[in-house]
Amino acid sequence: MDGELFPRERAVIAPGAVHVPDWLGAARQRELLAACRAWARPPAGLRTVRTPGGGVMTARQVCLGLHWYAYGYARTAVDGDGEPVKPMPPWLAELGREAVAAAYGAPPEPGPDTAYDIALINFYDGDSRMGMHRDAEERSTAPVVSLSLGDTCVFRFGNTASRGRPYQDVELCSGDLFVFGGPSRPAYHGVPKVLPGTGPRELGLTGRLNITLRVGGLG
Ligand SMILES: O=C(O)CCC(=O)C(=O)O
Ligand SMILES: [Fe+2]
Repeated sequence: MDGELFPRERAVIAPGAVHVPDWLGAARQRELLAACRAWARPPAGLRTVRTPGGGVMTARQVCLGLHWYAYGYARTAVDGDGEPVKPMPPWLAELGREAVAAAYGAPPEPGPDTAYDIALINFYDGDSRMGMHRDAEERSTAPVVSLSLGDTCVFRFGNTASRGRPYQDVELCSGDLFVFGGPSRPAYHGVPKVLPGTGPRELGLTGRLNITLRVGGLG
């Protein structure tokens, strides 16, 4: 972000969990936002996610490649309009590989079932947040790639044993990359707070978007 007193630097938050500030330049952020707006439209567009316990997630979501629901993956928007999920574009899968290379200094191992084939896009407005959870519906152990656009949030990165402490709070700003793999892949994480009005004005987004890229390993 412009106007920082000190440049924010790449930080290893836990083994396999790396924060790369400002990974996406302004042009890339604009392109990604335009793509998210198109994906959010029906069919199989942005929806409110309900949990089996009767809860409602405050962040609304759209999926690509496979449709995530609480708690599994499907080929159609089973908890939405029932339409087929939109495909994962090859350029977004490639961005996932580039992100892993940027975070770890080496590209992911090639091989079967290593392509980023799922994207979950969460839109946070008002006081949307996300409780502590693990990304556990994938069968692959490939790192999760997280890209943020718009308002800054507090991203809470915890441990693999419980939702509680120890955890670290990291501010994710527009354009930031966060990758969690290896021993950190099963770590609990969440978004306790979004800071309204903190996104880059020229992006033209009210609220926050987060895109996670995942390898399903679901054949
Ligand atoms: O919004 C974020 O930064 C995290 C999103 C997340 O944890 C998820 O989609 O599973
Ligand atoms: Fe998650």
